[in-house]
Amino acid sequence: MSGLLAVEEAQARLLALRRPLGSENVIFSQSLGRYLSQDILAQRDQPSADLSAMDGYAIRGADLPGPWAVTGEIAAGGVPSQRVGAGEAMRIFTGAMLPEGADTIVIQEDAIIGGTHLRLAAADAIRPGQHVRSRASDFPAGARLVAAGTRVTPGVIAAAIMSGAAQVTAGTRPRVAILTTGDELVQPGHALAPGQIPDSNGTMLAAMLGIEPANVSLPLHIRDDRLMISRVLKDLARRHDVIVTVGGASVGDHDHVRGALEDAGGSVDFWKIAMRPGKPLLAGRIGDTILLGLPGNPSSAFVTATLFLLPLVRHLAGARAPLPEVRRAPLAAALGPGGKRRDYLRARLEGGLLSVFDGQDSGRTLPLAEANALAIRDIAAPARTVGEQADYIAIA
Ligand SMILES: Nc1nc2c(c(=O)[nH]1)N[C@H]1C(S)=C(S)[C@@H](COP(=O)(O)OP(=O)(O)OC[C@H]3O[C@@H](n4cnc5c(N)ncnc54)[C@H](O)[C@@H]3O)O[C@H]1N2
Ligand code: MOO
Repeated sequence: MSGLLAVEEAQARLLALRRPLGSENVIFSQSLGRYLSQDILAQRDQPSADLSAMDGYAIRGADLPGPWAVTGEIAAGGVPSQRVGAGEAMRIFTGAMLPEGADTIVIQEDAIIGGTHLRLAAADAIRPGQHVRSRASDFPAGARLVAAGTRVTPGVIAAAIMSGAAQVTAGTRPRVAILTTGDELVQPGHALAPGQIPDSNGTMLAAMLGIEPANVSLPLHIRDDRLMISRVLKDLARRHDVIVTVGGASVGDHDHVRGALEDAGGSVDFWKIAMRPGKPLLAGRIGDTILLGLPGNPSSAFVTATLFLLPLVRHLAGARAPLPEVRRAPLAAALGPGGKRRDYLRARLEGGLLSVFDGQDSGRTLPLAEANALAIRDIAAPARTVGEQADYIAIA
């Protein structure tokens, strides 16, 4: 279909509209899900000395198979006050520093103790050097542990703390406004008159953004009134980095987002993408604020938010790889050929097989509750049989 932008090109153009916002120092407890704006460099060796990995006895490997005289004890947090000489052993606990001279741990299950006399239950069970965590074996001082642009996970927090850091430097959280449009929409949970439907998209989008590093304002709703929409856009643009509108993006007489954007002094960068659902997606700017106009159909809003809104927010927040990762899995059933737009099909990945749902009407919401994947079918892709591989994106 002519005049429709390819998904990749639209994504590239959207992300090029604005550079990442900036960075700030963030305490660890506030850092989850944010993007590092500086590499995490190790400020110390970890561990900073050779440590025991087990509870038992520290010995010299050269003395195997024993026996030994136990001369003292060392626990985690202590510093050994004496060395281990020939024929000597020291009682030791997990995480404790190895005494000088020792290089091997005999775990207590392999030891037979009589007073201070230690011998092995089975001599062939011990390997010289065993159960020692050597200095810097986790990481050495100066090592680059995690690269800038990486998302902070609980594991990244653990490594950053162990590196000696007191906080991280992370990208600034974009301020995002959500604006739903449509005369038929009613606040969630409120009574519906004939012709009305609940506004599910606003809260759905807020939930999708809720696990991203963004400051999301409470969703606003506005009627299909071009003047009102343009006033609200102008106002929101003063206080937000991103405005996401839902609905009113198509060609109907009541679809006002494009016109309202222009009335508000903004400009359209692109409109209409070669994807299904999501064709009427619109992107533009009002000053530095990016406006992303999502189609109103719930599945269209969900798919375009997954492919455009979340990547935009991650990009502004400093992500190195903001786009969703495309994976592959075998199909659980045959899949027909692709059409003129690339399909993002609601699907479920279970037991390693990808099942594409039968009902793909973009007006439906139930498939969104059931899907954990979007199967990707390219423009004019040939039909595929059961077991053939298909691309997909995992969704939260
Ligand atoms: N003549 C044409 N008609 C349509 C075209 C086209 O190319 N030519 N494109 C179709 C496609 S594709 C889509 S997608 C929709 C998108 O239209 P809009 O973005 O203008 O969305 P609306 O018309 O406002 O709403 C569509 C549908 O979704 C419901 N909706 C809207 N907002 C919400 C919300 N916040 N929560 C839940 N549901 C919502 C709305 O009631 C409509 O049923 O246009 C096609 N038409
Ligand atoms: O592109 Mo629309 O989003 O098919 O339903």
